[in-house]
Amino acid sequence: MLFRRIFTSLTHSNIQPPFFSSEISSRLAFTNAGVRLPDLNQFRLRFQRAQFLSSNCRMGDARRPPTVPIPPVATADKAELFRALEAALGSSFKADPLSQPANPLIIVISGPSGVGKDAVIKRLREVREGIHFVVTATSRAKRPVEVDGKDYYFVAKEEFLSMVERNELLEYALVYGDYKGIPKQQIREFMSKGFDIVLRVDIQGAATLRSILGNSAVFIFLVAESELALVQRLVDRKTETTETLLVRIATAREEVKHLQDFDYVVVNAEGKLESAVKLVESIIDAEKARVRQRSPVI
Ligand SMILES: Nc1ncnc2c1ncn2[C@@H]1O[C@H](COP(=O)(O)OP(=O)(O)OP(=O)(O)O)[C@@H](O)[C@H]1O
Repeated sequence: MLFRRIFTSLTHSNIQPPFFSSEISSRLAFTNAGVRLPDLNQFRLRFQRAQFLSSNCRMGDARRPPTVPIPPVATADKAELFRALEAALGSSFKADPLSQPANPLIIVISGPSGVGKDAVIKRLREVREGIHFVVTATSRAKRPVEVDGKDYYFVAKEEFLSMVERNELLEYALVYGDYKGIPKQQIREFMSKGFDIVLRVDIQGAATLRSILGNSAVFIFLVAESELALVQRLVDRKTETTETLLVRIATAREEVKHLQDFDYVVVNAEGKLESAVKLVESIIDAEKARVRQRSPVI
């Protein structure tokens, strides 16, 4: 196996050790099916006697290079074996990572009202490090369970419109009579620290973000397992009046039609929050392993 490797390496490299004669080279002809190996037995003895050039010397150099015989793999001292292999290959083995660190991601999580966006993101933050959830600014009144600066930045309508004027928001929209917008500064700050960014937006916001960020961000659409399950969840949440309930359900019916504009769909089924969060994590992991990384610029 070692011989096979070395022969293959040598035929790919510029190294021409003395024993590596035209006789051998001609036997190492390449075919479409791959490398055709020479009769190794025939050359084994010559190979074992062969002396390789060290990395900083070339054939024809007046100063003869130090020679390093390759010890048998089964019994060799590892350091000695590595030195010999490096000398044979003409350069030392590098410990540098073979892939670049992944870029920070912008992950846009969207879906109909009541599908569980907040619940999924809350759990994701508990189980995964290195994620910054961007706190959205809103002119909506705070619900009793919500915390200012954690769930949203609750601001007066006038203040929100001033932020728009100062171009401080990546996107904003009027949702059910209230403004919601994403502060740019938070994204810049945390991306520069290497954090992945999670944005929670409604479908309308996701469409706007897609037009701004294109494919530089990852778009995830969260759905319930059925419309019935979604209605059940909204009713159980006890935050809706009859009117807002009707609007949210009618809107949800329209929103599902926008599924095609997203990169991934995640089902957040009743009692299966953990599975939904795991799938979101898997998507993030897969995105981190992409050869062509997304490169968002805000
Ligand atoms: N997998 C699940 N199983 C059961 N209940 C869930 C699940 N996911 C979320 N819920 C519950 O459903 C309700 C709605 O969830 P949540 O508030 O997270 O939805 P949302 O998409 O953020 O809604 P909105 O857009 O209106 O703010 C909450 O009471 C939440 O605890």
